[in-house]
Order: sequence, then structure tokens, then C-alpha cells
Amino acid sequence: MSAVVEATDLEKRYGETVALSGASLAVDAGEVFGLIGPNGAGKTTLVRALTGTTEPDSGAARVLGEAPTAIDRDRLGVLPQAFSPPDRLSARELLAYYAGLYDDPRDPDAVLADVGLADDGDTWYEDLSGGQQRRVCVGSALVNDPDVLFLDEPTTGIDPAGRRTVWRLIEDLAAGGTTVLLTTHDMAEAERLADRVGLLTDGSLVAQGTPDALVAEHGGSSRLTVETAADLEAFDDLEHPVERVERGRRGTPDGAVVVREIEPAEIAAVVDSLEARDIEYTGLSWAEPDLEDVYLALADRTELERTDRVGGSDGGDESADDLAQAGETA
Ligand SMILES: Nc1ncnc2c1ncn2[C@@H]1O[C@H](COP(=O)(O)OP(=O)(O)OP(=O)(O)O)[C@@H](O)[C@H]1O
Repeated sequence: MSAVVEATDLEKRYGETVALSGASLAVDAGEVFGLIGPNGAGKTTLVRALTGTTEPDSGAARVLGEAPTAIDRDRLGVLPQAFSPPDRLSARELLAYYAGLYDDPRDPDAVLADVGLADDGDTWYEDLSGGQQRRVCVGSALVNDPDVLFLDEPTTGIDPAGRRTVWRLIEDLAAGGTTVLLTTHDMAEAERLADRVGLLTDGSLVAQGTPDALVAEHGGSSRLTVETAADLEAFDDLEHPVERVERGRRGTPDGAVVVREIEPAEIAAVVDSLEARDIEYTGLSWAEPDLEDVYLALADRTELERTDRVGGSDGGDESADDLAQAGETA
């Protein structure tokens, strides 16, 4: 199957800044590809290069077999990261305006319903909440019923229920054959929507694969998180690897103790051991590794180095060993 979206060795500099450094990916027809990576990794630049709004310095971008600037715009839907439509149009007028740019557009009211705004069509854009505005913007990328859809952080600012509405919408589009490339900072979003995920750091894709394959390769082992102030030595008698979290996952407090390589059936024995040694804890949770672990293992170092450079740790003297350890244990 030939790729519908293809980037080959894309390079892009802005002065001294290297935004893309040999980025390559290929997205097949009907596939949802999720692009993740730290702030400044180059995700938006890659989307812009693929949609013809920025010219790469070298490399090739192809969409539907053509250069991005040559594609029939009726076949392409693009939601830029920063998108500011006119404020003094209602949601319906805005979608009607964008629909008018295409030969065979969808009914704006049907698009409004798709993004969960059926009752807000008469509200001026400026009077919508931030999340509602983002939903209108998502809708504007869909009015032409595109074959290929680029969504740069589609759900930023949208509440959890609305996020699920947009997720279902994207799933339905993909089920109908639309090829989707989206960027996101929400690992749950990438894991749920993407057939394949690409992790971009410093302008190049350092890992690509199905979420399951990435988790199996980079996600580490299952973990039991014990929220406790007890010393790590108190866990010495356990037969599992144990570490203290320095920079935890979302919902994992810094300083918690993580017991690794542990199956649910083994949790009771660990709890018994904690009780027997009078180790106090305020929370216990068990989880399989997921895409957030992959992100922390492969991309968190960028953030650590960045904050270290500006003295983000106490006194700014975080050692290379600390960095290495954080990379291993995150
Ligand atoms: N038009 C521009 N002029 C100058 N520098 C730019 C421009 N666009 C992007 N950059 C720089 O290129 C790098 C990559 O930016 P880009 O917006 O592609 O990152 P990103 O991965 O989308 O980040 P975020 O997650 O914060 O949206 C950054 O260092 C950014 O400052």
C-alpha cells in the first residue's frame, strides 16, 4: 500500500534553531498517525511542511502522491495549532463561510452536531468558551469531508466529555477511510486514537510504531506505586526491583516508591510485607506500562536537560548520574 502522507528526511531551520532534522514518516490510507513530542520538538513545523504552509530546506513532503502545495484543497482538511477565525460571526456562519470555499461541502449544521455544538450555532464565536471555540475550529477542518485530515492539537482546551466527542468523531472518520495525522500532548488521546504513534524529539522521529509495540519496547514493566515517606531500604526484602520516583507520571506524587515487575496476584504479599514492617503508606496503585511511560523514557530527558540548563533543580546542580537515573526509572 502506498503512503497517503509521506515525509522523507525533512530539514527545516529558523536561523540557528533546527526545527526539523531529518524527519521521516509514512501514513497509509485510513490510518490514524499520532505525533507526540515535547514543546519545540518540531511537530507543528512537520505538519506545516506536510500541508504546504512552510517550505522545508531539504527533503520531500508528499500528500496523496503530490507536493503539498499542489493538492486539490477539497481533499485536504487542516486544523492549525493556532487558528483565530473572525470573532463576530456565529458558529454556524463560520462553518458556512468555510463550507463556501469548497465544491461539495457538508451541511454546517451537521458538522456543528458532530462536534457537539448543535445548540450553539447562533452564538458568536467570541462568546463561545475556549473549548467550544476549539470545537468550531475542528469542525471547520471537516466541512469539506476531506480524504486526509491534519489536526494540530485538536483537543487542547476541550473538556473531558467534549474530548471524547472529538475522539469518537475522529474514530468515525477513520472508520470511513479518512487518513488522519494528529499531534497531541495527551498520551491517552494518542493511545486511544492512533494506529501508530511517532515520537518526535529535536526535529526527528526517534520512535515509531503501534502504541502496543512502543509500550512493549520502551514502556518498562508493570508497577505498584506506594505513596510513603518510608526509606527505600524498608523495601529491601521484596523480591522485586524498587525505586523512588523523582519526577513522577501524572497522578504519581514525587517521592513515591515504585515496586516493579509485579503482577496483581503478588500485590497482597507486598501489602502483607509492608504491614509486617509497620511501613505507613497513604496510597497504593497498580498499573501496566502505557504510552506515558514510553514518553517519559524517551522524551523526558529533553525537559530535564532544559530545566537543568536554566537551574530548574535546587541550585541547578543536578548531576549527569541523576539525569541518567531519571531516564531509566521514569
Ligand atoms: N516561524 C518560526 N520562526 C522561528 N522559529 C520557529 C518558527 N516556527 C517554529 N520555530 C521554532 O522551531 C522549533 C520547533 O517548533 P514547533 O512549533 O514545530 O514545535 P512543536 O513540537 O509543535 O511544539 P509545541 O508542542 O510547543 O507546539 C521551536 O524551537 C520553535 O521556536
